[in-house]
Amino acid sequence: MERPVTEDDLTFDHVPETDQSFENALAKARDGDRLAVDDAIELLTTGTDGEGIDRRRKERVLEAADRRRAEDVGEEVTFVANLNNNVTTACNVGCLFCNFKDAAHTFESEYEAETAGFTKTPADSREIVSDAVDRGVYEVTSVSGLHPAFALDDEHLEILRAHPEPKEVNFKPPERYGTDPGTYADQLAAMSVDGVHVHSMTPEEAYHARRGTDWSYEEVYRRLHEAGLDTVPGTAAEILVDEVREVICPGKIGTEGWLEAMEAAADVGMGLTATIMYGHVENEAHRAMHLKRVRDLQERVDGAITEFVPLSFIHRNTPLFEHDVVSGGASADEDELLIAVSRLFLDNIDHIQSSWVKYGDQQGLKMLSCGADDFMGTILSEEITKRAGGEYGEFRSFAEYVDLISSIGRVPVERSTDYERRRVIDPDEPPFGPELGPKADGTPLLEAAERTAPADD
Ligand SMILES: C[S@@+](CC[C@H](N)C(=O)[O-])C[C@H]1O[C@@H](n2cnc3c(N)ncnc32)[C@H](O)[C@@H]1O
Ligand SMILES: Nc1c(NC[C@H](O)[C@H](O)[C@H](O)CO)[nH]c(=O)[nH]c1=O
Ligand SMILES: N[C@@H](Cc1ccc(O)cc1)C(=O)O
Ligand code: SF4
Repeated sequence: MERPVTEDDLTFDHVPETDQSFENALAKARDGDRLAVDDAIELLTTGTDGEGIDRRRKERVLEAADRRRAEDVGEEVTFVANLNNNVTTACNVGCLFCNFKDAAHTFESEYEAETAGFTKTPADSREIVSDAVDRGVYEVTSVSGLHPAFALDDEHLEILRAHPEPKEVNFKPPERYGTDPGTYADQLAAMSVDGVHVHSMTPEEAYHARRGTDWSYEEVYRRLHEAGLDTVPGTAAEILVDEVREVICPGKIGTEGWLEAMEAAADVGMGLTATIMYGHVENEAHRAMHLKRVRDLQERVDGAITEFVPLSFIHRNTPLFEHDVVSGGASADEDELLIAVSRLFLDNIDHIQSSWVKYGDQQGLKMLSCGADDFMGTILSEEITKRAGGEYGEFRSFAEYVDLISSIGRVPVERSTDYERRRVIDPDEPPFGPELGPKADGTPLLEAAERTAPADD
C-alpha cells in the first residue's frame, strides 16, 4: 500500500545554502542596499553558518527593519474598516493547507445529508454588505471556494453549459445545487453597494472565471472590473516556487500563472495586494525566492501593489498536519524574521501588514516593531483561519485598534484600501468609529453585544 508523504520524504532542489555571510547581508540591509536572494536567506536563517535561530542576530535584523519602517513610512499604523464576505466554501481544488473548503458534491440538491459549508446568493451578499456599509464599512473583501457552478458572467455560463466535457473544466450547472451563487459578475454587482470598495477575485478565482474559454486574464479582469471589482487580493500566492506548490497545492495554478494574472489585473488599472503563506513545508530559500518574485512583479506593474501581507500557516485542522506532512506552523521567531525581511527586501512596497487574525493582538502588535506598519482591518467575520484552527476571533473595533496602537506609542490611522485616504485618530477623542466609508459617520461599527460569539463559546 502506498504510504502518504511525510516531512522526512520531502527533498527540494532549493535549499538554504549561500556564499554570503550573515554579517555582510545585515550590513547591506542597514545601508539600504538592494538585497539579493542570498542576503534574504542569511537574514531569515540568522546565518546559514549555524543551526537554528540565533536570538541576538535576530534582534539585529528586527532593529534594522524597524528603523527602515520608521524612515520609509513613519510612526503611523493604519487599518481599514472592512468586512469579509466569502460567498461559498464549495471547492474541489484540494489544497492541503486549507480547511476552508467543503467538497462540492455536498452542496448538490441530491446529496442526502446537509452540507457543512455555505453558499450565498447575490441577494444574500447584497444584504450583508448593505448592512455593513450602513455601519460605516469602507471595503468588502470577498474570497471564495471555486464552486463548480461559478461562471464569470452570463456569456461564460453559456460557454460552460455548451462544453462537451464539463467535468474537464470543473463545471456543473447551477440547477444541480441547493443554492445558486450566481455568476462572479452578479456577486460583484450585488456587493457594490453605495460605492463601497470591492476587493476580490484572487488569481486562482480569475483562472476559474476563464476556464473552458480562450480569454486572457486581461479580458477576465476587464469584465470583472466593469462588473464592480475595484482591487485584487494577491492571495493564492502561497509560496511562489513550483516545487513547493506541487506539494501543498498541486491543483492550483503555477507561479507563472499567478504572476500573469496579477500583471493583467494591474494592466486593467486595478490596485493589488500581495501575500505569502509560509510556515509549512517550505524552507528559507523558498521564502527568499518568493520575496524576489514579488519585488520583480512590483517593478513590472509599476507600483500597483499597495501592501504585502504575510499569512502565517494555521496548521491544526489541515490535511498537511493531519497527515503528518508537517508538525506545526512557524515559530514566533520565524514570524518576526519574515516580517522584518519583507520590510528590508521589498524596498518597492511601502506597506507590510501584520495580521491579527494570524498572530493575535500581542504578537500582532510586536510585528509593528519588526517592520510592519499596517494592522489589517475590522473584517467583522472570518472563516478561513477559524476553520483551520485559528483562535484570534473575527472582529476588532476601532476602540480596540486605538487602544492597541497607542499602547506602543504609535499613531492610529484609518485608511482606504489603496492607502490614498487617511484619517489620523486622536486617542483623546472617543467614541471611535469609521469616517472614510461611503456611509461612515464616526459611530462605532458594532456595539460589543452585537459581536459574533467566538466559535468555542
Ligand atoms: C482560502 S483561499 C480563498 C480564495 C481562493 N479559493 C484561492 O485559493 O485563491 C484564500 C487564501 O487563504 C489562505 N489560507 C488558506 N488556508 C490557510 C491556512 N490554513 N493558514 C493560513 N492561510 C491560509 C491561502 O493563502 C489562500 O490562498
Ligand atoms: N491578513 C488578512 C486579511 N487582510 C486583508 C485586509 O483586512 C484588507 O482586506 C487588506 O488590507 C486590503 O485593504 N484579511 C483576512 O481576512 N485575513 C487575514 O489574515
Ligand atoms: N485570504 C486571506 C485574507 C486576505 C484577503 C485579502 C488580502 O488582500 C490579503 C489577505 C486569509 O484570510 O488568509
Ligand atoms: S485555498 Fe482556495 S482553491 Fe485551495 S482548497 Fe482552499 S478554497 Fe479551494
